[in-house]
Amino acid sequence: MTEYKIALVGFGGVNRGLAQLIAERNATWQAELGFSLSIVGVTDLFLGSIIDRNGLDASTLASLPAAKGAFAQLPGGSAEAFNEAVIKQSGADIVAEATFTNPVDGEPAATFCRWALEAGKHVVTTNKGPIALHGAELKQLAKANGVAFEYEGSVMSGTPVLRLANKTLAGAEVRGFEGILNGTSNYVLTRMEEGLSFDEAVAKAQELGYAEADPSADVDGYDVRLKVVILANELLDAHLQVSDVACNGIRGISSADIERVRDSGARWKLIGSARREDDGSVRASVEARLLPSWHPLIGISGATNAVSFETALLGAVTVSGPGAGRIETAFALLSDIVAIHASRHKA
Ligand SMILES: NC(=O)c1ccc[n+]([C@@H]2O[C@H](COP(=O)([O-])OP(=O)(O)OC[C@H]3O[C@@H](n4cnc5c(N)ncnc54)[C@H](O)[C@@H]3O)[C@@H](O)[C@H]2O)c1
Ligand SMILES: N[C@@H](CCO)C(=O)O
Repeated sequence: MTEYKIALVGFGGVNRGLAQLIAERNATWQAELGFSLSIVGVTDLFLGSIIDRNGLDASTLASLPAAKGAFAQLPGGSAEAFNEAVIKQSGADIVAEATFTNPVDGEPAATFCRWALEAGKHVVTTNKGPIALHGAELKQLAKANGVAFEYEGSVMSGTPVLRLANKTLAGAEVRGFEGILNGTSNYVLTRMEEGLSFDEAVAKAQELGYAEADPSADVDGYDVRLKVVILANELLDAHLQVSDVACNGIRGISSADIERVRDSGARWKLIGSARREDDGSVRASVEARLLPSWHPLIGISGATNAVSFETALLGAVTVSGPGAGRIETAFALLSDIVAIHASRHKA
C-alpha cells in the first residue's frame, strides 16, 4: 500500500479542505484509490508552520482555529511561516501549493513551486498565478527533475476540464472555447438578479469562500483572464501572455441594467473566450456579455461554471460544474494526486 507524504503550503480554505478530506476519507482512499496521504508539514503566512515527518493528525489540523500564529498552539509548531523548511525539509513527496493567487507576477507561489520541483517533489496547485505566468518554465523544471506538476483546480475548481479536454478530446481538434469561468462574479450576477446589491453579493461570495483574497480579481475579470491564458495555452498551444487578453469585468453592470433585460430572458454573464483564427493566431478576451435566452450558457447560475469547447469533430462540447468552493477545490488537488499515482503505477 502506498502512502504519500504531503506538505501543505497556504492553509486557507482549499488546503484546510484537503486536510478535512484526509481526516474523513484516508481509509476509503486506501481501499479505492490504492494510496493514503500523510501530512508531514503545513505552513501559512498568517497561522505559522509545523513539521512532523511521522505525520500530523489531519483532523486536529482541519479544526485549528483561524487565529494568527495558531500553529504555535500545537506541539512542535511555530507562529512563524517557515515555508522553505516545510517545502524542502519535511520529507514530503508531494507539495500542495494553495497560497494567494498573485495575478501580476505569480509570486511567491511560483518560487514555492520551483523550490519543491528542484527538490524532486511533485507539485499540485490550485493557484492560477504560477501557471498563467510561469507555466512553461515550471513544466520544464518538473520534467527535468522527473516529477509531476499538476494544476487541475486552477480552472473550474474540482470540475474536470484541463485533464478531460487534454486527454479525452485529443484528436477532436479543439478550435476555441467560451466559458463562465469565475464562480464569484457569476454568483454576484445571480444574486443581483434576485435583488441583492453588488456589495452585498460580493460579501456573500467572500463568506462562502468563493472570492479571491482581493475580490476585485473576480469582479474585474483578472481571475478569468488567468484562466483563459491557462486554457488557451494548454488546449490551443497559444503561447499567450496575460497582457495579450483584453479584460473587462462586471463592475459596470448595475441592478438597473439587470432589471432592464429581465423580461426578455437575456442575462448578463462574464465570459472568457479564446479562438484560433484562420491565420493561426489565437484571439482571447474577457468581457461581460448580454447572452440571449437561447444561449447554451444562459442557465449557468450561482458559483457554477461552464465551458463550451468548439471542436472540429464533435461540434460544441460543454462541461459544467462547481467553479469554486473549499471542498470542491480540495477535490481538484486529490484528482491531481490520483493522476500522479496512476502515472507512477503504469503497467
Ligand atoms: N477557494 C476557491 O474556490 C478556489 C478555487 C480555485 C482556485 N483557488 C485558488 O487556490 C488558492 C487558495 O485558495 P483559498 O480559497 O484557500 O485561499 P485563502 O485566501 O483562503 O487561503 C490562502 C492562504 O494562503 C496563505 N498565504 C498567503 N501568502 C502566503 C505566503 N507567502 N506564504 C505562506 N502562506 C501564504 C494565507 O495566509 C491564506 O491562509 C488561491 O490561489 C486561489 O486562487 C481557490
Ligand atoms: N475566486 C475564484 C476561485 C476559483 O478560481 C472564483 O470565484 O471562481
